[in-house]
Amino acid sequence: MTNEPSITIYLNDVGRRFNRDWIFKNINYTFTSGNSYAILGSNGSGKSTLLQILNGSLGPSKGKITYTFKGEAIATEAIYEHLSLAAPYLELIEDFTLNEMIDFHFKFKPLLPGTSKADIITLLNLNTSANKLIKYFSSGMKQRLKLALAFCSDTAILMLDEPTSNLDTQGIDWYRDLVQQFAAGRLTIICSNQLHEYDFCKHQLHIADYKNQPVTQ
Ligand SMILES: Nc1ncnc2c1ncn2[C@@H]1O[C@H](COP(=O)(O)OP(=O)(O)OP(=O)(O)O)[C@@H](O)[C@H]1O
Repeated sequence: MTNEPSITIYLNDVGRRFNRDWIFKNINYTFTSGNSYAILGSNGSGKSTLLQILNGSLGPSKGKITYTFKGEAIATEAIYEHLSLAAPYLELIEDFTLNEMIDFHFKFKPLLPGTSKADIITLLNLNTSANKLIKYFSSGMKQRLKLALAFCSDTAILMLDEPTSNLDTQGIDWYRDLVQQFAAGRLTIICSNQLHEYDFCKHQLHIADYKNQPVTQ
């Protein structure tokens, strides 16, 4: 459990379109620390698009997103420092070894207090592969690594897009243990359409509820 101070994300009338197609509209929603949220919807419904808006890498076409950290407003450009993200479209550096990848990641994000690089390798059960190149990892090993890097970064926000893609049933149990161990107290946001990835999330946001809405001026 981290001692991260409180962080809040406010969506005010947020909508996003690509060309002439509105993906979602009129989202008014508040995300706060100590809670977990599932963003739900079918393939192509707009879950990743909303996550990208929430993490500041994509702007809304309409409406406003604001953040507060310890009660102070923070700029969208600064939100990245406060979040960890594991997603299929975020690539690992294939020419690094596991050791190098972990060192590289933690140049940019602080490690959870009381956690070491060795702990992460043990958590991954990859002690014999510390010097193996990432490009030789299986897709499941790569996914575990992405998750471990995100969960073990000391950030107030944890964002996971399709967290169990490429994981077998053992990997799914391992992911659920990570949630138990490392998500408490943080603001966790999970994009998913698989129940085992998000059934513990108290709050659920259905993208379908924000489609076919009139665009307010
Ligand atoms: N840069 C872009 N330009 C044009 N259309 C885009 C762009 N990014 C996403 N889209 C479209 O927006 C819609 C939502 O895509 P998004 O990836 O957010 O869905 P998703 O719910 O995360 O899907 P999945 O479950 O398959 O990952 C899709 O129709 C997609 O084609």
